[in-house]
Amino acid sequence: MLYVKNLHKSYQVGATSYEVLKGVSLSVAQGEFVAVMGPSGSGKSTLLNCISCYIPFEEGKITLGQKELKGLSEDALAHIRNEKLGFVFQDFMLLDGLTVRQNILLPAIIRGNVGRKEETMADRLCNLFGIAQIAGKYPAEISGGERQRTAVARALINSPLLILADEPTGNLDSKSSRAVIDSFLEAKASLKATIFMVTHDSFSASFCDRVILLKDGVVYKNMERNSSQHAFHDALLEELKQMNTLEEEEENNENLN
Ligand SMILES: Nc1ncnc2c1ncn2[C@@H]1O[C@H](COP(=O)(O)OP(=O)(O)OP(=O)(O)O)[C@@H](O)[C@H]1O
Repeated sequence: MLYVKNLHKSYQVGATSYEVLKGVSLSVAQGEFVAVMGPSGSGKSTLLNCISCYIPFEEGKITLGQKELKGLSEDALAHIRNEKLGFVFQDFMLLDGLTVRQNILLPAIIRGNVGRKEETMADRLCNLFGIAQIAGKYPAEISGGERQRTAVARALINSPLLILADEPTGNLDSKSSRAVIDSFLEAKASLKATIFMVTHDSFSASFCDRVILLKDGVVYKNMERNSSQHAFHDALLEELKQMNTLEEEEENNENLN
């Protein structure tokens, strides 16, 4: 469904070019719920932004539902963003002047396409995520968890190929975080949604089918969940600890040299 092959991305700062992604390769299958974790600065948001068609990359290949992104025009990329991708951001990005239901319908409104099908889908999503009773309320009148569930519903309104989530639980307490993860699990189970989530939160990641660990701009490890969520969480914590220790050792060695 999503293929990333040998992706390279550099940022130009003044006269210097910094390579952030140094040959990332990964794939995500239809219906999979995948998390990307890694130390700060390892390139997680950069990777997400490349897949989101927001920033160009120099080398490599990204294929989304058989369509290769490189070389597409701005219009074609905007079309993919609107029609093929659903976004969930850390700070919700709900519009204060619209109700929950109107916010959910927003991508369809932008697409100029709100008919019976979209209205029915909005109702289905409200029921699925337990927000039907607050559908007429405004974002300021609902809790953080409800706002985020609204954001997940909005990401699903156009039935996207892929949902991209950037730290969706970053601003939430553990109860609200769990509600968001449950929404993703519900979307996966009921709508066969495919979800690609960048997170620092190992607890949230432990509910995923797979966790990709990024380090220094490359995939360091792919961890498949083939045990209970609890056991997977323990395994993740252990792996992250080892990765951080390794990083500290590498930094110390660099300082010595
Ligand atoms: N627009 C930019 N111009 C220059 N450098 C950038 C730009 N965006 C990011 N960087 C640098 O690229 C590196 C990777 O950034 P990125 O945001 O992808 O990391 P991250 O893994 O998402 O980090 P975090 O976990 O802290 O959010 C960092 O060193 C960052 O300072």
